[in-house]
Amino acid sequence: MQYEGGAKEGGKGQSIWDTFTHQHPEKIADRSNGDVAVDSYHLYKEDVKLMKDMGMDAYRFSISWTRILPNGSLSGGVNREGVNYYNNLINELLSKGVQPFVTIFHWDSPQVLEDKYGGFLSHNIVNDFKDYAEVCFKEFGDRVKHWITINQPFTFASGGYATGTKAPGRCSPWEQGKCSVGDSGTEPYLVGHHELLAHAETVRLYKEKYQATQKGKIGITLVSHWFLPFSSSKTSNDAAKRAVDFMFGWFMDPLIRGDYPASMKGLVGNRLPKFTKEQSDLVKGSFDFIGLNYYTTNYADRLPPSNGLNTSYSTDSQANLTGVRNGVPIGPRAASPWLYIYPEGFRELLLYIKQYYGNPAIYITENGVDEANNKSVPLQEALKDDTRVDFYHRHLLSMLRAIREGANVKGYFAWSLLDNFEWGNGFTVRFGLNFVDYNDRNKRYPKKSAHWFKEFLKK
Ligand SMILES: OC[C@@H]1[C@@H](O)[C@H](O)[C@@H](O)c2nnnn21
Repeated sequence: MQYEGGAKEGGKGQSIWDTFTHQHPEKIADRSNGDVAVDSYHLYKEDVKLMKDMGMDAYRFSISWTRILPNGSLSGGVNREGVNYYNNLINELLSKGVQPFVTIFHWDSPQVLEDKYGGFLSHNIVNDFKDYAEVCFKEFGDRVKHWITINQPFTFASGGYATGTKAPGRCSPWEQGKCSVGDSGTEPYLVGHHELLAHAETVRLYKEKYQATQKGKIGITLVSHWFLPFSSSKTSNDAAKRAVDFMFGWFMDPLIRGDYPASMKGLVGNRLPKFTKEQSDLVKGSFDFIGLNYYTTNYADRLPPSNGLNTSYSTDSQANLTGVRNGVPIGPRAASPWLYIYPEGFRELLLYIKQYYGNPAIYITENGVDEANNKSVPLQEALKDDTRVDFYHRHLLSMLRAIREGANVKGYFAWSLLDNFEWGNGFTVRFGLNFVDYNDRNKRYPKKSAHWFKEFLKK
């Protein structure tokens, strides 16, 4: 969705992000969409050359569900043109010595299934997701040895169903997304539960039917901010713990312990789905590795309970999150308003995972920073991304410290190779190590950070 484009080419079916961007252009900062994105559908060979030139040995990308199954379900037929596109991309990567790390689902679910049964709001999604994943294992599993089932189930559930700022744009009317349908107090938890079940059934399938012969590894990518108490008070410290439970523990606790965090069960009550014994056993331990995305750290302070008024995932944690304390930001703010640069939080999050979740194998699947897409800045100036060079230098050092303290980190992916379609921010922000000229056929230009990484990777 963010790179590929070709939204109506090669037999691809409509995804909920195609629908969301075309039906609600007002929800995208520049009213843009992913129809072309940065045209990796046609320019992927150039992208692979850029990675190779930087000395990178792995590339994480996602497969578009509706490019493989345009009608969502297996019964709707497999789109051979879609299979061919990903075969070409995978073969190009391998021919250049770059390992493919494939994300099966990065939020662009089929519109047909949304219409048919409400997508991830329905348990029906579990079987359709598993069937889609099995097509991927069959077609690509001989060459793809690292699978990520779902990218950030947190963001899909909270953005799509609590705030309504991401597809399918459902939420309660008082939420940021001002949605016409949805319930921010119940739907995020139902969707999160179905994401976990779809993930776990897919892992079971892979392990029972494919792993012995294909010898790949399978996991899931979770995102978390780190959280510091706003003050040294117990209430602030407790709020920081609730914040990490509601963002990270929501999915990590079921994966490690087979149930939701106690703080969520206590505060959300019967709005939080319950795992049957069978579901709990299925989800617990359903991974060979955890993908972790880290970008920023917030202060957390106590938020008074909403007392049944405007019940929402957004306030259930009773934690008020901010990047600024008494007018002082926790670190320099990037272009995205939620992104404050705080490298130490990366180390603290990694050590927290080591301490509380049994030090699982972790791949850092995203870490990065953005600058504004400022059209008045000349190209040569725009390529001097010193902030990004400093960001990566400091975050890699922070990660190295955590590794030396025992964190089980196996690999690292920068977000992102290219400037791309940044969801609700459209093309107004740039996350790429390589600049994309949207006014000249999406031409790619290495930024200073790409040259920095090339030197860094030589060491
Ligand atoms: O916002 C920058 C990036 C998005 O572009 C990715 O799609 C998403 O996985 C993510 N999660 N946190 N930050 N990010």
